[in-house]
Amino acid sequence: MSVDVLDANEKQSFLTWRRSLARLEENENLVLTPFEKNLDIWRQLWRVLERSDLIVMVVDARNPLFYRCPDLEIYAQELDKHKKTLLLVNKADLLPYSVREKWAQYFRLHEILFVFWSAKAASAALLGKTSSDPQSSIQESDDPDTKVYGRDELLARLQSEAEQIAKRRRNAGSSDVSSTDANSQGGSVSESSASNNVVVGFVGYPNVGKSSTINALVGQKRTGVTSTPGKTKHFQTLIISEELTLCDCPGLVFPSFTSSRYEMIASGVLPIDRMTEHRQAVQVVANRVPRQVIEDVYKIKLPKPKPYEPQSRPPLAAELLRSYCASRGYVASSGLPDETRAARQMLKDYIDGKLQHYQLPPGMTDDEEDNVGTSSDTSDVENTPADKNNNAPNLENVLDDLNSFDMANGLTSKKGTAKKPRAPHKLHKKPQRNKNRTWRVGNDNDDGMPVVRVFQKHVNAGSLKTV
Ligand SMILES: Nc1nc2c(ncn2[C@@H]2O[C@H](COP(=O)(O)OP(=O)(O)OP(=O)(O)O)[C@@H](O)[C@H]2O)c(=O)[nH]1
Repeated sequence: MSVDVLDANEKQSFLTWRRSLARLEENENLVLTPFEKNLDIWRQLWRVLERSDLIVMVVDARNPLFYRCPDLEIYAQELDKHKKTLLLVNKADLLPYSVREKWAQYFRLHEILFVFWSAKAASAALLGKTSSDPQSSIQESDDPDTKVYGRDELLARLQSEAEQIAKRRRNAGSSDVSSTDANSQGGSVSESSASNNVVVGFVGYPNVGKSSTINALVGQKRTGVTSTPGKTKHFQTLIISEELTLCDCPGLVFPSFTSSRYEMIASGVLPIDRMTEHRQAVQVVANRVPRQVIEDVYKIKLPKPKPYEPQSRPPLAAELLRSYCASRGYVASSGLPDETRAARQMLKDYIDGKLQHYQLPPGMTDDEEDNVGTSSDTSDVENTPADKNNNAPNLENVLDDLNSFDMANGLTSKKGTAKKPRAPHKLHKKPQRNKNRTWRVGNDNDDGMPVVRVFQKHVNAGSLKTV
């Protein structure tokens, strides 16, 4: 088809797809997270998928399922049934060995092709250093499922996987119904059909480490690495050898109906600098990183849960932010704690791995729970700990503590909560506050001594009257 026809087709399909998403959202009352809406970025993804034999989906090892997009795997197979997707579980240096074992078990069980990898460790090895990070958990392991691959091992594995795909396609021959179908539908088989060169395409969410991975594999700095998501804008082709070509796609956020916006900020998918609801995003951190780890890393003391609350409840974002501000002296121009600044710093530490945390595969529990932040809970963060608390505190206690809770600032879930019955004390009409701004000075002992009543007046409205 001509360039113009292709362009028009893509625009039309994209529009139809966006409309169907909007309809789903409206009719099914689903909450759709922000996703990539720039057609040019999607085009980059389509081109990368079309030209690649093997698709490498880069995910962050700390929460691989959050970054995995099974729809993309299905789409790749619709283009060409021989294409395969390999999950490259990057940042494996941030996972303890025992957790890698658990994820390996999960991936095997679900027949997911995967490899543990650390772009950081591979880059360090290239420079002749071992990873300088004292917390790095990379241990030697001979088990191909749990070991963290080195650069040469990964290149060899990618090449062999891609070659197998190309071979299967060649064997299927040009009469292969699926390939013919794919071409006639505007899909594509990869470039390697005609040559011995295989193409491996890298896709994934922003900030998962695609560029770092490509840099480590290519052996020199070829793509910009930054902790700001969305840096890579166009795909790049990198020729490793006559047999192997790598293709790096811009990071792109897929639409999702499950993850919350705040989780996306905390996971480094949406830029921290543009966040406005900092408390909700920090609540994700507070839910995931154990209290003790936060206290140790920041050398702060968090307020203990109230006696009537579950003692194991995570800290509230407000408690965390205020303690952090107090310890660092962060004060906004309003004179209040500068929570925005504190939130940005904390989220950055969470994304960079300074605040250690990881998710476990669904249904699995941790043996090393005391050591680092762990959670198998992928619940929506808008449900704050207070919402989940079944042992509801009694009303008196709540009233006593109202000062330490900030209900107005999003700590309670706004959506879906039934309107609470009015507290009995609120049914009584409050006595009107005395508008007469006067106060008594001294003697409340009723001992017959004179009492002075002071009237507050504007400075230039005459002298104070005493009675
Ligand atoms: N600890 C650790 N950090 C890593 C690793 N790989 C990448 N990072 C960090 O993750 C951040 C994002 O890395 P990039 O390579 O820029 O991510 P990207 O996926 O290319 O991002 P976009 O350009 O937005 O698509 C950077 O701060 C890296 O230093 C790793 O293996 N371990």
